[in-house]
Amino acid sequence: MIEKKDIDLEKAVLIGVVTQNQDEEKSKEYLDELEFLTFTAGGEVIKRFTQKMAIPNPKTFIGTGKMEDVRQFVEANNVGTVIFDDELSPAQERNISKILNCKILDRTNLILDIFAQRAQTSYARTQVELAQCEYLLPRLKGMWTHLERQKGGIGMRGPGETEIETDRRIVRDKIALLKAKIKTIDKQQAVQRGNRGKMVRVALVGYTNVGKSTLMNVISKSEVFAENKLFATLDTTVRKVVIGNLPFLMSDTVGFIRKLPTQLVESFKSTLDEVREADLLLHVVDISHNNFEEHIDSVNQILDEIDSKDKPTIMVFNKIDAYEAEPFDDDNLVDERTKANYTIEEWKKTWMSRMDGNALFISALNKENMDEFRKRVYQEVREIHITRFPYNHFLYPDVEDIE
Ligand SMILES: Nc1nc2c(ncn2[C@@H]2O[C@H](COP(=O)(O)OP(=O)(O)OP(=O)(O)O)[C@@H](O)[C@H]2O)c(=O)[nH]1
Ligand SMILES: [Mg+2]
Repeated sequence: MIEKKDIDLEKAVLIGVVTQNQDEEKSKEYLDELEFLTFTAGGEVIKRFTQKMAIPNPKTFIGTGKMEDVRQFVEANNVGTVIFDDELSPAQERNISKILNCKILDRTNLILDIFAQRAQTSYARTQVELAQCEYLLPRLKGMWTHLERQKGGIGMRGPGETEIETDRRIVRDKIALLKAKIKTIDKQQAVQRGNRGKMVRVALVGYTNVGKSTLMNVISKSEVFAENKLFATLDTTVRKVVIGNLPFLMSDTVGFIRKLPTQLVESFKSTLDEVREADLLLHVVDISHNNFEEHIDSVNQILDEIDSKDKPTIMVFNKIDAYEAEPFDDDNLVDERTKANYTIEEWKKTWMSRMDGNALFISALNKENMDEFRKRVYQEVREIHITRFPYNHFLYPDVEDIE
């Protein structure tokens, strides 16, 4: 069974660059993530190519010599796909496909593809399709610019011209259709949200694969799909949760990622309404990941894009069971201790002071510190609840008295 699976995986090669603002280590980390994305999409990375350069080559992303190495490798090893760790311009894509005889993908493409594969509901599928069309439209234009320049003049309207117009019209019509479809579903969902009354709403947000769905399952005893791949969740799930008699709504939603394609943020705007309309955000972080602080920045950036940066937020550092500090030798008088050497306690101190106490450290998998989690969330939700319904705050005791 496993063997068969291995054969099915498509052979892929990754290409990244080392630049002034992206040193070797960063480049490696980004390629690690790209490899995980590739694996999620159903591919197997058999080689990585990186090149040091001031800026990526505007024509072919990497230099001509390096590209020749890639071409030879692709040919000799029967590689199906070459994946670039950035968004390629339409011109770059065109030039590269003239050189390499295989599928060319960029980061955006790959993420869109994963979303397309994983979209379960018609709502998610419609949103992904919209993002794909939005991605395609300017590229369609790019593909034909050489013809556009010949515009005007009697007899210059060749078949190419008509073709672009037809292609563009088809894609534009499709976009209009998809938008209309999303609007209809949005209306239904707005009604549903209205029916939920004024219950306090808490949203789980965070980088992809940090454990949002796992935490949702623990806290609401529900069965949301969780797995060790990227973008396991695309649709928002909302559950009623009760802590110490106090009912509130908790939503689990799509995870974020560095350089999440803008088309996706755009078309998933309605899915993200749940976040935008939340009273409280639980920003879940995978503290066992080397890059977790950068992940936090990426998430904050996207929260900013959807106008949700200034909401009350509790940072939830998950996977403390898997956290490993790099060992530091106390007798070492040469090197400074760095963040990589921090113990969980040190991280706690750092973030507690940075978040003014709004930080929790848990393991959703092992259910560690879940009592503290429940109490802290209860406290916060109660606060919001009694501001909203001042007359019935006596129903909900102080956190010390809850079970
Ligand atoms: N070691 C450890 N693993 C965890 C913990 N919580 C979740 N995981 C694992 O992390 C992986 C991702 O979990 P999910 O709950 O699917 O993560 P998510 O944030 O919902 O991911 P997306 O929906 O893809 O954005 C799964 O393999 C979980 O079993 C934890 O506390 N410790
Ligand atoms: Mg999930």
